[in-house]
Amino acid sequence: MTPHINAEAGAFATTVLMPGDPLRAKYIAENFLENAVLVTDVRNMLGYTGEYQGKKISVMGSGMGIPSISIYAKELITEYGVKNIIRIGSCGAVSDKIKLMDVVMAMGASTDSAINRTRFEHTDFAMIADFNLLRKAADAADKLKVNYHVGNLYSSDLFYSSDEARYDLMEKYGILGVEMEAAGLYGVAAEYGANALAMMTVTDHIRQGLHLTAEERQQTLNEMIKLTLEAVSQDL
Ligand SMILES: O=P(O)(O)O[C@H]1O[C@H](CO)[C@@H](O)[C@H]1O
Ligand SMILES: O=c1cc[nH]c(=O)[nH]1
Repeated sequence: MTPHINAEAGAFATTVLMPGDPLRAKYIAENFLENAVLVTDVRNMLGYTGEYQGKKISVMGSGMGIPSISIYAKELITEYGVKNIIRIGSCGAVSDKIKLMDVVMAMGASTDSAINRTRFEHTDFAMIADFNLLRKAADAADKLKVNYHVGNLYSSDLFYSSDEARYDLMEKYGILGVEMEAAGLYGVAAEYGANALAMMTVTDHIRQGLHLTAEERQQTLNEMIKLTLEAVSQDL
């Protein structure tokens, strides 16, 4: 057990899906996994292990922001032998080319967080997804006919930012979406030798001021969960 996870040794599968919201982890366990059991609940950061098409899979909340996901991802990898972490979250779009309900897969993750510079001797380490996980997710999205984009995401320390010029810059550089954890997850995976992928549904359009309805949010979330489970139920 760790300061933040009270699961027994061996309680997690080698592959863990990580939504930000622990109640989303509960929703996935109850609606998509078979024989799911709660394995950790410290601070109500719920984690479950169950089966999808006969394969052992875990799902656990990460909380919001790079510091939070960094704690859970590190402990899962070093104390529970987790090899693959797939973040499934929500993001805001900054470009007109990206529409609400699209799925965005982070081939790379830019950030305003100092955490990866702190980690990598104050130089820039490129935060990238594991290619095998990314390829499997893209293949599953093709198969399920989900509309998706692959490219660079921006992991922001601030959810509330009034820096419009930064959003202009992101659009110019082809940033597909803004969220708050991917670059941290990729840094932890690189440091401790695991594989990671971050995948988001576009729930907000930051520049256009558009937001999904509760019903649309649920539909697109279900599609992303399904495609992720299809991707990770193959041999990784
Ligand atoms: O929907 P989740 O996975 O929590 O992701 C996004 O939503 C939260 C902000 O509302 C941040 O965690 C951001 O990254
Ligand atoms: O971080 C986030 C997540 C969803 N939508 C946003 O605009 N930002």
